[in-house]
Amino acid sequence: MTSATRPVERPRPTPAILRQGLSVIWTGIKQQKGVFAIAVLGSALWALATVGTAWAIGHVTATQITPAVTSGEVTSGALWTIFLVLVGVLVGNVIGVVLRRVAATVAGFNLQAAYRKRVTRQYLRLPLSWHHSHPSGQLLSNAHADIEAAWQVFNPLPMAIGVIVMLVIGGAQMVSVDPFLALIGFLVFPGLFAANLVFQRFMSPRITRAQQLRAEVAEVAHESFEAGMLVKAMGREAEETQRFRGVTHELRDSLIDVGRTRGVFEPVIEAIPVLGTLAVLAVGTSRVASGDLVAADVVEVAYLFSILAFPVRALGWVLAEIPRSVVGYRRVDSVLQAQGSMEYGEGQLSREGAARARADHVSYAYAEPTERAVLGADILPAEDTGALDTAPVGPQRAMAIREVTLDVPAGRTTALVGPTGAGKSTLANLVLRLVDPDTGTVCLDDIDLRTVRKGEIPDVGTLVAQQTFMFDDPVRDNVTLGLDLSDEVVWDALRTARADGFVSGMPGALDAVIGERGGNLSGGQRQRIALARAIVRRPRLLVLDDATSAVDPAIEQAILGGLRETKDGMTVLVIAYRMATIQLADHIVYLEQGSVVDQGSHDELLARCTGYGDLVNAYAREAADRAAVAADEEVQ
Ligand SMILES: Nc1ncnc2c1ncn2[C@@H]1O[C@H](COP(=O)(O)OP(=O)(O)OP(=O)(O)O)[C@@H](O)[C@H]1O
Repeated sequence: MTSATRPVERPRPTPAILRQGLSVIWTGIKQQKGVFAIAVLGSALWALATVGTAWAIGHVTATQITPAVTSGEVTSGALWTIFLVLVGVLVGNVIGVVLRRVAATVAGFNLQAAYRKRVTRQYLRLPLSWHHSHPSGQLLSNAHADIEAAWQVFNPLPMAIGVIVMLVIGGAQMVSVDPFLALIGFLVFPGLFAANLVFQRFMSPRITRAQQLRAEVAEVAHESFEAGMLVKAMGREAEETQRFRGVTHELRDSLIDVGRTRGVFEPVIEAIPVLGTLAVLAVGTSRVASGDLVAADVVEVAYLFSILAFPVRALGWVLAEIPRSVVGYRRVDSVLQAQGSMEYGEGQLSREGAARARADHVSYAYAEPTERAVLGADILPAEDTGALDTAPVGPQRAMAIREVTLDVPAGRTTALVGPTGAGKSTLANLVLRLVDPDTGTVCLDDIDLRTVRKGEIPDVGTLVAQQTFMFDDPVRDNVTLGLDLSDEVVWDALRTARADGFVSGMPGALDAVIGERGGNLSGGQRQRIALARAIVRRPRLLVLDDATSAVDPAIEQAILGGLRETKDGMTVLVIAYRMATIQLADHIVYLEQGSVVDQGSHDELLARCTGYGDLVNAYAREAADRAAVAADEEVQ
């Protein structure tokens, strides 16, 4: 059971991380200048309106309310003044909040979308060899959680900037009202900020843990659904339920821990400004009594305390987000900076007739999964890195193909035969330039594949693998994959793949939706649709990597026979595991441990190659056993 979704780690804030975090933020700001400027403008307006509210309350208290209380009369003019002043600051506040929130959200999501596009484009650009060393769970995490983590900081950022404006103006306002009351503010607000930092320090690992467990619950659930058949067939329901229960309970405990920590800290944090307000009232009352201040001054400062208390926490949110943002950004950036794109030339391949493929002294080794070493681990405290995936980085590379020289003649069927792990699939990938050889050359029509233009090879050669992907779309779309082809052409391909019979029997025929991953079809039917998908492109070279394993042998024979007769001519390179398939081939290449041991016709190899003889005899015995079992079942 894998750990596909790795959560984003959250190291502790240090000056170095803070510096890197500010650099990430600056990178984001540069890319969203306009929107971010609107967010900051909105935030500044909100800040001004918020501290303006305190001023307005102080002002109307001094000029309208106190005289009204003293005289015992309220004029309509006074009421209108109070109303207009308060509505004025309120409208400013609302406009500021709307601008700040909307623009901050737009900037954050714009960045996420832009980076998702860049990462996805990069995934498509990077060669298969890069993908071999990067597990799909990591790619998913890069494209989703890491990008989200990198730019989440843009949510509280504009507010935090507004808070700075607010604190400066609020501080000046307090000093102008009364330095003694201001002194209380200068003690309370840094205290509030520090308490918030401590709170974030306690909360961060707990929230990270909860995030991680959420991902694990989702992953276990996903695996259980995916492996539903296996779980039932193996009678593992109880163990699977237990596994799910275990991780669910862990998540529950972790969330309770988050709630408990929040429950302890929040009342304390909320009490700090209340205590500050009490201190303001206590000091203020004595100063009003001594005649140094009027009541309106005390009301103004007390109100300032109440309105500044909550926004000050935004600074803490930004600081708390920064480490996560740094780690997320580094991981995303490592994908964007990844080297290893394929070089292309200007060469063109003919679109006519069957293609000839050649490999000349080709060797290929798979890269070790080096990239699994944690990206961003260098910025994590030593004790935090233990929990992360730190697969060793090894210089050894597993040789899959060694010095292979091979000729796949045009218009013929060539079979690649060999025991498991002999390198057949790797060789097939090399022939279609899904990977580049480390040494040697691979040619189509005597043109080195490295020198041809991008997009040429898929137009000429097509691979059909054993595991095929089907979209939850109609048959037609699964065959054309977006090409503008007539139904007649689609039916032709289905006929060659011997899929026309069952497709015409489906409700809607070409319009029949085949379900998620082709769930409405049998394995053999899925393989035949995949074959039709390849055939409809009229490839000059068709590579079948165990592509008919789930197809009945008689139908397989008919398909391969049909392919030989295609009118435009087609070269077929087939990785064969069945005696019948092997016998259909004009030429057979026998591989062992990445090397070509022998090649020739079936009879020639049978006569002189012991390994080949043993293998095909084993295939023949297996076929005979299967036929005997089938015959038995028929008799019963
Ligand atoms: N993505 C990969 N990363 C690392 N090593 C790999 C990878 N794919 C294949 N290999 C290794 O390369 C060697 C050749 O594998 P390949 O899949 O080409 O063999 P094969 O002959 O097609 O095997 P099979 O008949 O079982 O499909 C094997 O030793 C295999 O373990």
